[in-house]
Amino acid sequence: MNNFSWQRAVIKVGSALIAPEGNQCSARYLLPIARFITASREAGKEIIVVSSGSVAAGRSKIPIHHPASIAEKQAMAAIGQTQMMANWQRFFDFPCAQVLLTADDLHDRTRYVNIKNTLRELLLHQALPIVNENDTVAVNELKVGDNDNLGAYTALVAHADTLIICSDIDGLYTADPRKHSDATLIPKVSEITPAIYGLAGGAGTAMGTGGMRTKIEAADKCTKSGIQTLIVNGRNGQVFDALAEGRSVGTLFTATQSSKRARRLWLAHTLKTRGIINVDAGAKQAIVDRGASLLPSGIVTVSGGFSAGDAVEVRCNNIPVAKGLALYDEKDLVQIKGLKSHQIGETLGYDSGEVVIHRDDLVLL
Ligand SMILES: Nc1ncnc2c1ncn2[C@@H]1O[C@H](COP(=O)(O)OP(=O)(O)O)[C@@H](O)[C@H]1O
Ligand SMILES: N[C@@H](CCC(=O)OP(=O)(O)O)C(=O)O
Repeated sequence: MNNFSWQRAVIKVGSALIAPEGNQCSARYLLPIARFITASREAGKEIIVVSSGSVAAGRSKIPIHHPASIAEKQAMAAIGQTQMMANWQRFFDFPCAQVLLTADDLHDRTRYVNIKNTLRELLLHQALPIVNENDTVAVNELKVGDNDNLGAYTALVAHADTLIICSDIDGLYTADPRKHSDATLIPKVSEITPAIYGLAGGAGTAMGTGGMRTKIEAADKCTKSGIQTLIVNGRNGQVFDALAEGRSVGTLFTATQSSKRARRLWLAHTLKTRGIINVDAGAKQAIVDRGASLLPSGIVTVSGGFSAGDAVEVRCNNIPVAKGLALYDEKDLVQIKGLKSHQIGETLGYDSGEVVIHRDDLVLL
């Protein structure tokens, strides 16, 4: 059995676990998952849940005798979403926080930054973020479409090091075991090749979306960014005992590089620089020697016409020092440069946090 260690994980729970009868929420499979979440948090780890099940949970409240239309599914999701959240909350004495996203939110730079900041703040305050697609507003073109890929995007935006996909099957098999009785479990995948995609069949039940294919897509996105991905059977409580003991079960897709390194490379080399922030010697020293975030007090000038969420070069005496993601538009930085962090809100009438570039979003050049 492989070792399995992690610090910040996204755990994706499919509809078949939330609403196993396909028409309302059930606690049947959630108790071991909830115990694992609580124990992991007590051990100092951080968890974000991506939970499916709103449509399945709301299905019985919209009685129909034909395949559900989009609007009917959206109505089911609106009813089921609150039930799904309540179903989770009863396992915890810390707050569960509802985060509803669409593909559009993840692709828009400003909204992406807002999602990132909200998740960061929720974790900081020991809340449990529970993410789902905002099914009531999103039609197909605006949707991520399945929660496996939503889990991957969430892991990326939250800088998680691990994605755990809890399904109704033990992991990736050599073929869909529901159709091929001789299929065998693949415990570890080090490289996601077309042959791996070729193993994937569709959803196993009417409730599921995407089957194995979307799980492999999610693993592909994650492992390339340094996020290991595990597919496990969420119906088997012993799985979570094993994970708590640091043992890998199911199918582990190993990361091709560490998430920190992948992110540093992405920031330094992939993102286009949209502006320049010149800082004083004190700010430079804090960033370089102490790995600190950039505060408004150290900013001398800003230029380039950048917006919040853009990559900017941090310079001192015009010499490049670092590159990072700005949390404020250039026009707002003009107003708050040189000020103390607590003055941001009163000066701008809003605040996106006390720092201008968070240390997690800074890479030294
Ligand atoms: N190669 C494969 N290995 C394992 N399961 C597979 C494979 N191909 C297709 N499947 C199907 O994928 C299903 C899990 O996906 P899905 O039904 O979407 O559930 P979930 O709600 O967990 O996302 C399994 O029940 C299985 O029938
Ligand atoms: N957003 C949908 C779930 C979509 C989805 O991917 O479902 P699943 O394949 O069960 O993880 C819902 O809450 O019903």
